[in-house]
Amino acid sequence: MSLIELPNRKVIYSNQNLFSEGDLSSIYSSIENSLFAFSEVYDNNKKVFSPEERKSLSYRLDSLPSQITDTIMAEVSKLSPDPYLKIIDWQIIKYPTGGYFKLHQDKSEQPNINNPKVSNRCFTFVVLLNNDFEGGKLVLHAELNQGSNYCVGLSLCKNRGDLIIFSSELFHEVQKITKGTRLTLVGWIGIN
Ligand SMILES: O=C(O)CCC(=O)C(=O)O
Ligand SMILES: [Fe+2]
Repeated sequence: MSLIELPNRKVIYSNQNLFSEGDLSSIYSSIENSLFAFSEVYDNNKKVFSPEERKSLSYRLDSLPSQITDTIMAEVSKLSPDPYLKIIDWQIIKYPTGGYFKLHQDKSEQPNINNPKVSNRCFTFVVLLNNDFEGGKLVLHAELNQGSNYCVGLSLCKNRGDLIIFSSELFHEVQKITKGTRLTLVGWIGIN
């Protein structure tokens, strides 16, 4: 378990090996019947398909197993005592070989007028669902000191079942997958 506290109340928290095989297979089985779409990005508050920015598939799940959401929220409560925080959105993301997600924020300083769910984001969580791929590092670019000193290359989500939670304003990227397919459960915690 590790907690990195950054300026402006931003945090990066990780807990390795949090999810059991049973937990992970409950997620896998929910993917089987769900629809996938080519992943989109926000450009000026509008959702657009932009393969230069992002190459992956997103699976829209209606719900998550309660053992998964309970475990995630128990971890969130270690970061913030706010009783109104909850999981407001989630998806499974699949990155085939050659897939990536370039440097971005999940919430920017400007409010997203088209999708208030985005502006309501406080934390992003990522659960790594598999290990049998190469490349595909989730890298957080943590600003340590008023824009001048960046700690680049912080890679904390490495093994199947690892959970990472970070402030949604932090810049991050998923580097190119060079072999195999990378699968993650990604979601956002906020106040609705
Ligand atoms: O797949 C990941 O590890 C992160 C995905 C991501 O950054 C996002 O969906 O905003
Ligand atoms: Fe992201």
